[in-house]
Amino acid sequence: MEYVLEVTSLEKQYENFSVKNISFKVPKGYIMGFIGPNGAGKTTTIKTILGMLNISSGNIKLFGKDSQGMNGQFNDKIGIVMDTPYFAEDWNASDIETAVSPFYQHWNSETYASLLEKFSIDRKKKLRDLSRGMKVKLMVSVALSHHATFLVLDEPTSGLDPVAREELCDLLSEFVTDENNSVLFSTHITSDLEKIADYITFILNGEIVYTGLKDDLMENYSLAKGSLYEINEEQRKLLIGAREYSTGFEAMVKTSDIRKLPNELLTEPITLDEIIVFMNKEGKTDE
Ligand SMILES: Nc1ncnc2c1ncn2[C@@H]1O[C@H](COP(=O)(O)OP(=O)(O)OP(=O)(O)O)[C@@H](O)[C@H]1O
Repeated sequence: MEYVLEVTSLEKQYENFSVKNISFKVPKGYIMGFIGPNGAGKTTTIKTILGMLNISSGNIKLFGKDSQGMNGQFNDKIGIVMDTPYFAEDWNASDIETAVSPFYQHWNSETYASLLEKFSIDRKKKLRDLSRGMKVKLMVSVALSHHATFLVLDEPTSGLDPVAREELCDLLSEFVTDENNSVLFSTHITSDLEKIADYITFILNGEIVYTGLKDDLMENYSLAKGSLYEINEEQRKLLIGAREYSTGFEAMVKTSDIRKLPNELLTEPITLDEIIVFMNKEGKTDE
């Protein structure tokens, strides 16, 4: 398998926080969802990958090559969409094209024009007068107009309405129908990832707790509900991040542990959101 991004033992230390021993790979041709609660280290990791932050130690390979010290080499190949626009607020879509196109060897004005049309973005409207959804679509248009083969999106969907999110998800799915294209997509809206991601990397307190196929993650864990009276001390240890109520409990369990629990307990498939919540509550995985 070919990888568009390989992160190995990455560390970035701030005074009061660090990402530690971060290792994961984005396979070429697929969408990798990057998830974790607020402050887990997603943006820090993404910024180090993009060379916006220096790393303390570790190694980052982009397109099979060490990326440190190669500033600008991957500009054309990587399309970046961050949660806040990085363009001046009084620029319009045409100003943005004039400003950024010289930096890209393969800028395509026709592609840009057709994306603006597809997204109904008025070229003359200043950024400050565009809605949040329109701003995201504008950044996506820029990212897709210089023949990028790797899109990196950091929480682009927060604040977007369901229609705009659906459009963005469709666009990303369409993007990876070309097997040369890949996506790293950080978002808190995990239902979007349930629909379109092939792989998931999950970061918690600056450390990776899962990286692999989305389906494996979602099949490896289940939701269990019932009364605490129904389970013994040994079985309680199988509960991950249990929430207790006066009437019973709700917890995540390993799907392979279900057979060790009483039949009376209700077990059902789990969502990515629930996996984040229960793992965060537990503060660790038990892998
Ligand atoms: N420049 C900085 N200097 C010091 N600490 C920082 C800096 N930038 C981020 N941090 C800290 O690093 C931690 C991780 O932040 P980061 O933005 O990477 O998390 P995140 O997972 O992207 O969170 P969110 O989902 O809320 O965007 C936070 O505690 C944050 O306060």
